[in-house]
Amino acid sequence: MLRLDGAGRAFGRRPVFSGLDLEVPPGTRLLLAGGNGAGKTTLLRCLAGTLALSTGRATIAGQSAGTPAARRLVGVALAPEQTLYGRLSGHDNLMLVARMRLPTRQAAAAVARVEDELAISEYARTPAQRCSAGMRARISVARALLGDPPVLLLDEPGRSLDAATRALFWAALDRRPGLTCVLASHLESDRARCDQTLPMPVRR
Ligand SMILES: Nc1ncnc2c1ncn2[C@@H]1O[C@H](COP(=O)(O)OP(=O)(O)OP(=O)(O)O)[C@@H](O)[C@H]1O
Repeated sequence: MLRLDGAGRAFGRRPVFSGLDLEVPPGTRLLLAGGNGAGKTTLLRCLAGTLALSTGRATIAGQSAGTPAARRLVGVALAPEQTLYGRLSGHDNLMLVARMRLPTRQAAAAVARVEDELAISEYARTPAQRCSAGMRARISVARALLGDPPVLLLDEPGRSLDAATRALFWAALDRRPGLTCVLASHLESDRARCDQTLPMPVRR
């Protein structure tokens, strides 16, 4: 479902990772592990297509990362506390993306489902800028799930979530067994939930 062929990314002359070959079969949960600055976010951004690789190729179901065809296949929660429209409520942030991904009639039902799964309903009408970091993280993760994309890219989704909400997050993923998921995390508990681990940095 996801493939990297000789993938590398440098900032200036400084390589973050290089020569990375990776195949992530459908339905796999891949954990990106490694200390601060190891390149986890950089790799996720290259897969999401918001950052270009310096060398090599990244594909999602055969489509080059970042192309419209690849983006349609991917739900993304990178910097999950920071990427909402602050003046809009959580609900409206979700509706905005649902309307882009789904026919109008299905959008409201899909939003209701993810609000329920991540227990967002209580503060769904509060402007996102007045929500706590954890509340915003819940909304961002819920947004990534909208439209049931076959691939999820998540950067430390559990960082701001309390234990009960982390359980809700994993339950939501368990309800989507065919989902391919790449997530960066420092949490040991997340490792046990994943099928594979990619230790970073990777330099070949
Ligand atoms: N826009 C940028 N310009 C220059 N260097 C960058 C940029 N973004 C990231 N880097 C560098 O790339 C390296 C990898 O950063 P990245 O954010 O991918 O690490 P990470 O593994 O996600 O770290 P953390 O666990 O702290 O979130 C770091 O050395 C960082 O300084």
